Amino acid sequence: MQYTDNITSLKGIGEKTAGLFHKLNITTLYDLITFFPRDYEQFGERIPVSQAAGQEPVTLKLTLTGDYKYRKFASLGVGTITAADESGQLVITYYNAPYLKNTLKRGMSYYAHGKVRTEKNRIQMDQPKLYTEEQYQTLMRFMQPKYALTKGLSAHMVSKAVSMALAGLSFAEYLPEDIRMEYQLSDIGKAYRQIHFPEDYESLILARKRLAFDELFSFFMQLHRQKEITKETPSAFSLLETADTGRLLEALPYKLTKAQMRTWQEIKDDLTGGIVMNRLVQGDVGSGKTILAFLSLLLVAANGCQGAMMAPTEILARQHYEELCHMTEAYHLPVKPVLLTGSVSAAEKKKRCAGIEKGDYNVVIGTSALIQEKVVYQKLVLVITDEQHRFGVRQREAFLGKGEQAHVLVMSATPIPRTLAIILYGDMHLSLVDEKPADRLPVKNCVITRSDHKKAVSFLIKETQAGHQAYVICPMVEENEDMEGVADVISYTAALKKELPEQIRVTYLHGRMRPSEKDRIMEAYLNRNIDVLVSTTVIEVGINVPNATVMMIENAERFGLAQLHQLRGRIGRGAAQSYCIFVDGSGKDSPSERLQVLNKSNDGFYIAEEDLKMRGPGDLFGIRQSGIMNFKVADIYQDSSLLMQVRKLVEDLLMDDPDLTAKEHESIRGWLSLNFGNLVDFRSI
Ligand SMILES: Nc1ncnc2c1ncn2[C@@H]1O[C@H](COP(=O)(O)OP(=O)(O)OP(=O)(O)O)[C@@H](O)[C@H]1O
Repeated sequence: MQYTDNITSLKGIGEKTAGLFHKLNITTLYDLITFFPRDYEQFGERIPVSQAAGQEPVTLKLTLTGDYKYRKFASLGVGTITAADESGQLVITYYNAPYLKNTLKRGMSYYAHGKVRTEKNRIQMDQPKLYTEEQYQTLMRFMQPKYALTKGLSAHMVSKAVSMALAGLSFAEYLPEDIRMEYQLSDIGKAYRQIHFPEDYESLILARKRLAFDELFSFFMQLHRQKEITKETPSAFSLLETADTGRLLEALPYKLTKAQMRTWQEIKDDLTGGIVMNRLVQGDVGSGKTILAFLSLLLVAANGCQGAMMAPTEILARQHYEELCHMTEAYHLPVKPVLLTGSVSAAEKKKRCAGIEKGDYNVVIGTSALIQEKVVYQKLVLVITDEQHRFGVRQREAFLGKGEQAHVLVMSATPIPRTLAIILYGDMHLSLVDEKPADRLPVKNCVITRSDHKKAVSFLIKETQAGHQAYVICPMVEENEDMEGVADVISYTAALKKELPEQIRVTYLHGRMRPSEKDRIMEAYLNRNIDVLVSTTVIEVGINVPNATVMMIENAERFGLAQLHQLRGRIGRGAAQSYCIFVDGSGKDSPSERLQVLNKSNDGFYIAEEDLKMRGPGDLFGIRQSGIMNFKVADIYQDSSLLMQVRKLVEDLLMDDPDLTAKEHESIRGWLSLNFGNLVDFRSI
């Protein structure tokens, strides 16, 4: 039997059953044995009926004391039979199972497994599974796997198929003995057997560790190979540094921070170095990444080529576009920018696309409209994605495909914990903008409960009357009966208007508004025609209004810490002191511990680490939805130290033997070729 054999080679799996397995993406025996259980069931010792009622499933040893009675109520058939042990009796119920009349007979004994409840003083057991003594003894010896099934495919069918595959395959160990010893890894065949049918908890842990190791090992091997490829790809465009970028830097009303200067130098070296750039610029909120993107676009434009920048929201794209237009005009830059977003009319879009194709524009800024098939670039040399992880995998691939080996610059304001950064951006060079402009004062924070609402509003009035602006964030757009106690933008605005003096101008903003309406409001806020903006998290990413100095976040307990930090990043962007008020709306007397993390720190990296610890990686930054965490067993939080160890091991191995040609590494090479197809394609992350 081979890993690559079709599952139909197993006895009892015909075309029809194979079709059901296909629904779970299982075609080969390898797919089958890597279809890991989602949980396990431990069958324990049996207990007496008198102690059985409760939430957990239990096992009872019962003798049937009556006959099976079957009655129909409309379309529901209900079958009951009485049973007892030495401590008491109960009634067993099955639904729509008339045929059990022939099997369940008075006097028979079974081990019954299921949940027991008490109803009107009667003890009831619904649809228990029945086993003979011998069957139950076998079950008790192993933890039983639970699989994520599909209709028509039972747990028993999957377990049986897995057992057959495990028995038929010969698992050749590919890891050299010294590595297995060093990392205390069990044998590969044993690991597969024990992950499906563990003898006990310890064996399961060991199996899991071995399989997580294998997954991470393949991942880093592939990552390393990709890094090598990226490192060596020569760029088809030779760009030269022109005087324009220096001129812009001279003309700006501020001097770049040291971190900005260092990053700009790194980008410049990449762009003019003859090799395709693949760089991630990571900087905390408000650290000044946009100007670095503009300098890069300017360099490309000054070389007669095109650059494009994709932002995750319409508002943000427009903001970047307007800022670039402003700079182009003010400093006479050789830039011809164009905006391409979903809300541009079809006729106008056609016109702009024609201009892009002809080369009338050399900088294109937009949302995902930039990568629609119709857009053809004349000479796209640089692609910049802002807040990359918000884009879907396919979108990013399409964007890259628009240019021929274009330089890639990714800007991220999300401070990503180290382990996660390695997974997400392991193949990229990293620039850290780890310094904020010198004129910034750290945001002052406080966490309050709703009982302090009046005080918070007085503060809002004081700040707005001093000429500053404020944001109030609510989790919901409009009132919802099912979400009592959760603030919504629409009712909150109405209530706030009543609380504030008339001259303070309050407006709301949310994601369900028309794009043109959202733009109009943002524009008005930017131009100081609105004092308080009540909004959902649509303003979370990138919006830059330096005059806004207060943010009040209602129901802060409902947001993740990293997201709250992003929201708070909308203030503290100018020279004035800013304040963030987190309102814990959970109704508890004192605010939650979790929010104190934000109270204590303004450091995005620290907050992201804390968030990761509290929530696990899958919930962070919507990564689960975007399909980035494709590991089946490994968990980058739980296995973070293993992850670091494996990364080091792979680096050392490849340093000594880059092509894995040494005799002792032959088996690793063979195994990797089997696995690469199943791994995360990190180029597309
Ligand atoms: N070196 C600097 N000195 C002073 N102000 C600066 C400096 N660099 C950028 N700025 C200004 O700081 C503000 C924030 O910059 P920018 O919008 O680029 O932040 P960002 O890093 O993109 O943050 P976010 O990810 O939160 O959007 C802008 O108004 C920008 O003009």
